[in-house]
Formats: sequence, C-alpha cells, structure tokens
Amino acid sequence: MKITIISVGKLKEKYLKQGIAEYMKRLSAYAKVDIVEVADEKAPENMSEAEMEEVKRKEGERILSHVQQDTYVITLEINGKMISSEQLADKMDQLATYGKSKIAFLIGGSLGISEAVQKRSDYALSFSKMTFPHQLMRLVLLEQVYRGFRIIRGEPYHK
Ligand SMILES: C[S@@+](CC[C@H](N)C(=O)[O-])C[C@H]1O[C@@H](n2cnc3c(N)ncnc32)[C@H](O)[C@@H]1O
Repeated sequence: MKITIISVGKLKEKYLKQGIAEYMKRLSAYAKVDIVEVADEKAPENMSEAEMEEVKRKEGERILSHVQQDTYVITLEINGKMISSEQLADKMDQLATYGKSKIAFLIGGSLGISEAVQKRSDYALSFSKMTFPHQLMRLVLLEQVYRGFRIIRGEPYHK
C-alpha cells in the first residue's frame, strides 16, 4: 500500500517533527508512506470571506496537484465522518483488497480545505468536533494509520 499525506504548511515544531519521524519509522514496516508539504498562503486576522475563500482555493490547487487520478482520497474534515480505529483499519484493508492501493490523506491549512478539494474527496474523515492545528493533525493521523496496520495484522497494540 502507498500512502501519501498531503498537508499545508511547513512543520516547524521540533516535538512534532520527532513524533512524526518515530511513526514514519514504525510505518515503514507496513507501507510506503510519504509526506508532501505544500506552501501555505498568508492568512491575516481581518480577511474578508472572499479573501479567505481565495486562500483556501490557492492552497487547495497546490494540494490537488499532488493527487493522482487513481488515488483514493481521504480528506480530514471536522464535519466529516467519525469512526473508530477498528473501522479505519477495516477501511484501509477493504481498499487494499479491492485494488485501491494508493491512498492520499489531505489535511487543510489554518482556514480548512477548499470546495474543490472537498469535491475530489472520496471520504471525509473527522477526528472529533474539536479543531486541531493542522501540524498536530499530521502526527495524530500517522498514529492512527499505524494503529490501523497493527489491527489489520492482528498485532498487539495498546487498547
Ligand atoms: C486548523 S484546522 C482548520 C479549521 C477550519 N476552521 C475548518 O473548519 O476546517 C486545519 C486542518 O486540520 C484538520 N483538522 C483539524 N481538526 C480536525 C478534526 N477534528 N477532524 C479532522 N480534521 C481536522 C483539517 O484538515 C483542517 O482543514
């Protein structure tokens, strides 16, 4: 399975970099995982609705330029579907079984994802109704994908 995580903005925090490096190492036993960072747009506090949409549109274009046609796209969205770790594992397993071996997880920028990205999405996944910073979302997602592979393989993991 080939997994690509496409995320807006550069990761700066050392503690997140360390956590992500750890899960990337662990995941290498199960899948080819790549992280693609696309540039973020400046988003000052006092922007109009139209300006905010424009920021999302530009970031969205950059995200989509890395998505291939045969890729199954899972967008991370606060208002997406909330599922258990076992259900995510099952979804990954089903995709692999039915020949969808390329999965891209898309994480939006500080204003979220554009309409075009939402349209390209095959599945909108929510990690709760709470808002997380996109950089932290990357780490949480990697942990859940790793957990998913452990569940698929029936390997022991913390409950
Ligand atoms: C700071 S959040 C954007 C907040 C923005 N107001 C929105 O409604 O999308 C940045 C990105 O992190 C991801 N994210 C944050 N919290 C999330 C959650 N609870 N579930 C799924 N994705 C989340 C989404 O991809 C989001 O686009």
